[in-house]
Amino acid sequence: MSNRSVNRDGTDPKLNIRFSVPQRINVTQPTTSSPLHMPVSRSARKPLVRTKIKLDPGHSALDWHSLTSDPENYHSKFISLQLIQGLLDDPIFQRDNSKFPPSQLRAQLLLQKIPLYKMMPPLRINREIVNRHCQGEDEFWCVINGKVYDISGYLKFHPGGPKILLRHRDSDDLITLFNKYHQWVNYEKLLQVCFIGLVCE
Ligand code: HEM
Repeated sequence: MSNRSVNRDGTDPKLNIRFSVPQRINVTQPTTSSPLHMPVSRSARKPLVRTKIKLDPGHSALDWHSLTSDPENYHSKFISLQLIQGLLDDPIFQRDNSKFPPSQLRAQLLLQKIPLYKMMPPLRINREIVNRHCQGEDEFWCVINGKVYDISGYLKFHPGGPKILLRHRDSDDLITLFNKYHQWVNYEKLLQVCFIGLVCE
């Protein structure tokens, strides 16, 4: 019996047979411009995180719609006569709205009770007045696309929750944030009863 040593695979070491070591193959991903590139399907992208906010009972979109559709609710739930009285007495407001004769304005707003969103041209609201009325949940005036709204009544109906709005209450104009989350929402229609006037400096 021969003592000849053999390689593990049974070959003769003296034959000096070399086996090539398999090389690691670098597979490069096809670039997006390559015809081999597989388009990423929509569902494979990082999903948008949508946090569902639980609104209090009676604060659905439908509830908001029925509340705002009833003209009887305008002064009791959205723009109080007290708020209008405060505006009419404000010297800054008077200066900015000097085009309207003050007595006519009083008659229209306090006696005929014309809603602010029906005023033509709209009232001019100084940013200083907006800031004064932007203290928190109970009084939340804001500017969206140059329009001043008192959204205190809407806060609890906001499907994204009141907190996110309150957190950004110091924004000069909420339009950028608004568009970031839901450009498709028709805020002019939704907030019609909250409209006060056009912002001015
Ligand atoms: C004041 C005017 C605003 C109105 C009328 C309004 C209205 C709405 C409506 C109708 C929705 C539901 C949208 C949907 O499900 O398709 C919504 C959701 C939401 N809103 Fe607003 N919004 C306003 C302002 C804002 C602002 C300024 C922010 C951010 C600072 C914001 C953040 C959100 C968020 C995070 C959601 C939840 C989105 C989701 O479900 O993924 N909203 N809002």
